[in-house]
Amino acid sequence: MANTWWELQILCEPDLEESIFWRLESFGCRGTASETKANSCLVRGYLPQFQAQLLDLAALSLWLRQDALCVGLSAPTLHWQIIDEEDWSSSWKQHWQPQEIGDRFLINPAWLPLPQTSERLVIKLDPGVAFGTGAHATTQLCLESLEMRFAEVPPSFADTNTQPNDVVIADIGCGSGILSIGALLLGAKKAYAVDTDPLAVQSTNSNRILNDINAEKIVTAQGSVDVLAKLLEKPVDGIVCNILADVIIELVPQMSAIAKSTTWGIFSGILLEQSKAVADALEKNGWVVATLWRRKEWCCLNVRRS
Ligand SMILES: C[S@@+](CC[C@H](N)C(=O)[O-])C[C@H]1O[C@@H](n2cnc3c(N)ncnc32)[C@H](O)[C@@H]1O
Repeated sequence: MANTWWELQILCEPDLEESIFWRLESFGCRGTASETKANSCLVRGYLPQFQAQLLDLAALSLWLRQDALCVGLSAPTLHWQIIDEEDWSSSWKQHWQPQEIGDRFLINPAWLPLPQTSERLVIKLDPGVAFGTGAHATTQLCLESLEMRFAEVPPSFADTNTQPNDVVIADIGCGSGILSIGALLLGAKKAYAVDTDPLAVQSTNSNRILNDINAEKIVTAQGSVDVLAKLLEKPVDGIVCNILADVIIELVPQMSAIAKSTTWGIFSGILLEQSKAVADALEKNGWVVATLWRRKEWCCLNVRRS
């Protein structure tokens, strides 16, 4: 674990928030948060100090400027400072607030009290350095798609012997484990969650415990679909995968191999302009793209096997 961190503060026009999140994520930021400041938005990103030199930060500043100018918005300002581990966790935690997602979910930071009255399914989270606080559009699109998928369960399972509470899912690129936990709260029986980042696997395990979910209900492993395939006794009923388009395209054949004729899939982390390439790869491997959900420049494909 890093001892010192860069804290990046970007003051921007609100319409730039999503693209800045995306830039920060590709730059290697491990935690992001945003708050409204008068008519502007202040986005903070954190990354281990050893991961970036001053020159890298200068390049990031240039990219942010170019991104803004490309869409006709004024260039954001980027400030950075070095903070230590303790300050990193406390400053980031200060800015992350409970958030309702879709019609059913409430994401509650682990260090805040639970709401007294809420009809929502509460996901308690402390993502640590893993991705998946629910603040990002790509995660929200997945949670909303899961909601719809589970709301639809009776008709879509009418042609199979699978009951809603028999659903087993694969969560590829699990990050904080937010999607596995969400699926279980919606009624899934079990999730297999994998991530190439060991810190993400650790985070999924601790969030599983935080949400009082038994270890046999969320099986975690470090790695990707190849590792997950070895853990499975039979094909899964659903796949959620919120990684970037290029990675999804590469993984489609392996994901298809863990599917059966009734399996559904939720693929996110895809920029709008990349959706055709991902849809083509899916269709080539026997998937039918049923819907494309869009939020700002991101989209999420809801697909089924037949
Ligand atoms: C955008 S985050 C998604 C986290 C969480 N599932 C969510 O929806 O918020 C993508 C995650 O995929 C992981 N990842 C990247 N490439 C991967 C691969 N080839 N196989 C499995 N995980 C991968 C990253 O480490 C990261 O934790």
